[in-house]
Amino acid sequence: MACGDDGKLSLDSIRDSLIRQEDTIIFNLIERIKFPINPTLYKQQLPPSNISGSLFQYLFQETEALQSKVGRYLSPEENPFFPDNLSDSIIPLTKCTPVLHPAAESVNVNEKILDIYINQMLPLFCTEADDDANFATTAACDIQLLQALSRRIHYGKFVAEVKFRDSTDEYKPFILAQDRDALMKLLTFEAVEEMVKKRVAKKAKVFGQEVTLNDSVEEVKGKIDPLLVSRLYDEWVMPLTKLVEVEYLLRRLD
Ligand SMILES: O=C(O)C(=O)C[C@]1(C(=O)O)C=C[C@@H](O)C=C1
Repeated sequence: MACGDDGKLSLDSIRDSLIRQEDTIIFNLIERIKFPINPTLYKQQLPPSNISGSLFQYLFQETEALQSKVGRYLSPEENPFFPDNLSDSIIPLTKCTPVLHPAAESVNVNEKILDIYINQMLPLFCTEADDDANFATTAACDIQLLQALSRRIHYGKFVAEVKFRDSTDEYKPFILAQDRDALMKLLTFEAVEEMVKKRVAKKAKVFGQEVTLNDSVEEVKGKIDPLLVSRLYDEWVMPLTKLVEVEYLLRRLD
């Protein structure tokens, strides 16, 4: 959502953005799985290193701190993984009417995303579990991918806002009653979810195919398993997006 796009806010335009973000996530996944898991990256550092936490945490925190100086977290689309570690932006905040309710700032599920990423996603997608010692490059891929996943999942705030504006009378009683289950039911579109799962599997097949100049070459295994990408969306991306939507709506009338 660019600054000043409030007037263009519609479920179709938000869904178009989610579709475009699928490309970013799948390309970043393909990049990350070139490397093995590299477990050393995520282990707590032992002395003599003077880093607290893991190498990955150190790189990610420093990256966020640097990016915050040039205004990354002034954007309502961006949610930090380490909010306590940020610096003030040297770029002034652009004055535009906020699209989201101010309570949006308190919705952040990045801790969950990070936990799922390290403990469930990496073992599922990376074929090799060992170290190849490419720690800095691997972490750079992790950070890009996690930021893309986080942006997509927290886009749930915009989805929820547009649904609330379009159907305020339907949402309001459930918000007043703080009824999570009813809100979840109201914002769920199963047919849309089925389309998303099919589309991301198709994109994974197309983006992951080997491109050769020899037309007679038999089809080779792609760089990424389309079924795993569909599963990623089914088990984590869409459920977390819906969690963000519910959390945002529960606070929408504060
Ligand atoms: O498109 C929507 O209506 C959304 O809320 C987004 C989304 C998704 O994460 O892709 C989540 C919930 C719906 O059931 C369908 C799709």
